[in-house]
Amino acid sequence: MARVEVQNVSLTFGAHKAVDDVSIAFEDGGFYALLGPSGSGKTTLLRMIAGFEFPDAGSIRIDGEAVENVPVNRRRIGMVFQNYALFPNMSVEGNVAFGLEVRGEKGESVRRAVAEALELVQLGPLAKRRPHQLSGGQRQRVALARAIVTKPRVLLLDEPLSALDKALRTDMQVELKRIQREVGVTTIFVTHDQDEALSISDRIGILKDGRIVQEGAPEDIYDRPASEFAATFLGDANILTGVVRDGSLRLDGGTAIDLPAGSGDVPGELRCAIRPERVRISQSMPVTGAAGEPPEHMRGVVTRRLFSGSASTYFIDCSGREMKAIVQRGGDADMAVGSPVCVHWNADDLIPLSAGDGRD
Ligand SMILES: Nc1ncnc2c1ncn2[C@@H]1O[C@H](COP(=O)(O)OP(=O)(O)OP(=O)(O)O)[C@@H](O)[C@H]1O
Repeated sequence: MARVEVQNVSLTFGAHKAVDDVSIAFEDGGFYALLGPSGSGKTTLLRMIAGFEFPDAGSIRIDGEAVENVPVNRRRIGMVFQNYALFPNMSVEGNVAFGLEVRGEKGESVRRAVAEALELVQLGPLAKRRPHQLSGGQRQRVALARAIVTKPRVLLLDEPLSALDKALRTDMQVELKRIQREVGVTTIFVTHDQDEALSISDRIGILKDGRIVQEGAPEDIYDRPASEFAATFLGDANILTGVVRDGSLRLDGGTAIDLPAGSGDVPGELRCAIRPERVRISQSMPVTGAAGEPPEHMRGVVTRRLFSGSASTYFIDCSGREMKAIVQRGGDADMAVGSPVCVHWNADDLIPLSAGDGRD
């Protein structure tokens, strides 16, 4: 187990800055997700921590030791790749033993370590099989066992679940978390799947264009995204842009909406996010803001409804502005497409965003 500290790290390929002045600390024993769209630099950052790439600038420290010029095999890191990279002609136990054998270990200690690792990933009975005789989920477990058998200080996972179908992927997320807890190894997990990042990690670093734009606990980033990018990349969001005047937000078209306490103090342009599950809809009410009713903010017409089992997402056209509302099943009466509706929310659920990408 170890603390990994990345400080002002950059790497340029040709004219393209793949990783741009990234600083982030991965605490001992934590489970971190690096989340970002394709090409945002996640894999490059992971490969620099592993030692497959070397930064142009900045430092990488593992437990205080500067490793940016230390080769892969001396960093004591375990890595699982997207395609698992198993040796097809070796058995499951042969694959898992490989990392120990290249270090010169042999005999009983290797057999014991391999058996323990296979037990941890629940593959003991399949030890003699070859990779082609395994399912995708089982191959993924072999790759994991192979990475942890060497007792690495840090475990690096590059989209390890992306080849699995949805049901298996969800099972493996739970498994991966269990195994990481049991081993207690500092883990850095690359994904572009926001649900995976939210469900699996203790902390998330969001990357965009080679830069970390926000880092924090999943709940904190979800509840308080700093930028429109973070708000829409991690979860879904309605974005409202307007001008702050007299303590409220004036949207284009003149609608004035209340702001959370403290955020209407500075006049000027402001962008806010509101999560669709915080937006409520109801049949048109003749009286706006009548006693006992939640404050009405907009009126609109339902244009689409997406049913997803436990909830429905409504798309509402509010005078040219599209608002999304997620309504749990069994709650209010269904609204048909074409229905006029009132759209409302609590002012405290509006999230003011920073003007830039949230990095500053
Ligand atoms: N060896 C390389 N040579 C040149 N350009 C590279 C190299 N490796 C990565 N890049 C470029 O650097 C940028 C970041 O790539 P990287 O693979 O780190 O992104 P990513 O966020 O992991 O994307 P994905 O989710 O698609 O794997 C991309 O624009 C990519 O084309």
